Amino acid sequence: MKKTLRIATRKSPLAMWQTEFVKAELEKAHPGLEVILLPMSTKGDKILDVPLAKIGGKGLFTKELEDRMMDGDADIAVHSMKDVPMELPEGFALGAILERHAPTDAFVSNQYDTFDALPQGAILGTSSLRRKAQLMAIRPDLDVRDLRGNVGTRLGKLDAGEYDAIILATAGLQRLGLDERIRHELSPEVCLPAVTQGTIGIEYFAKDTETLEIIQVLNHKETEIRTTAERAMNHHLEGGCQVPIGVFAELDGDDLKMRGLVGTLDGSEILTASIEGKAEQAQELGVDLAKKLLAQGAKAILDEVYANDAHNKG
Ligand SMILES: NCc1[nH]cc(CCC(=O)O)c1CC(=O)O
Repeated sequence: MKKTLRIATRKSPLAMWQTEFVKAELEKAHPGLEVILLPMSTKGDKILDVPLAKIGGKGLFTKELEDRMMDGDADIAVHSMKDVPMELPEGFALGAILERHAPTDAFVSNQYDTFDALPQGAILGTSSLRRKAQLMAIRPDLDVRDLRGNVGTRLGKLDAGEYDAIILATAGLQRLGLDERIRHELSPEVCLPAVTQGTIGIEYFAKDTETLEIIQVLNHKETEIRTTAERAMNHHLEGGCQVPIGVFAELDGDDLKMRGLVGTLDGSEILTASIEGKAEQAQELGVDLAKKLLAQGAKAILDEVYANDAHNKG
């Protein structure tokens, strides 16, 4: 077995937390293994003045890490699965899907205890089309404004008074020890999560079986099944992470239940569907759920989103 494993990672505090977490888990599982971190910036980290949905391109947060692996400088890359495109570049594969952390979105505000307590016309910060569509569907009066940057930057903008409240992934706040900023979690009924939100995944070269042997001990079977189901739905809808699509799969023993959602950008129309089946059909259930949404008219909604910007499929 290899004695050293090199990990390519983004260098934002959240990405570094996630990679340090993977490093610690690998060292626990393989005493004597040396794990080295190679932090770097990606296109998604560098372009901060443009709404994410407008930058577009596949692998906004993953390509530079894959390039380091291609160059032979890194063995694996650690990602938030939410940021991983539905199709990986030729030769790459996912070697381990870690146990999911909180999948929900969190309501964060210095003045208001709950989302429902926001006054008429309140300014809500989020750069996620999915969050915007769902929250405007309930509260069309809200003034939803774009909010980019890493978690710390976004909280700083809230504290500077630019927004009345912001929405962030619960998992990101918890990992950074910022639980006390969470006023409450939005239930999936209010805001269906993004595909695989809260899940960390490890990418490797599919032919590098020696590396796979090291990382696969971190794979969490239940999370892998939920990930398969959710990514199958998004893939069939041709959705990247920058589309108003929500999906949430839950596993109870062998029973898989999932819900999916597609919305217009202003929340004026929200399509939802659900499906149930067995864990071993995860892939098919995801595809069938996407078909249900397409049958309700999801294609027209998504075509319009894509037409607004030709590049936001990423
Ligand atoms: N797009 C950025 C991103 N990618 C993953 C997370 C959260 C952590 C996770 O989903 O595992 C975040 C931050 C956020 O949405 O607030």
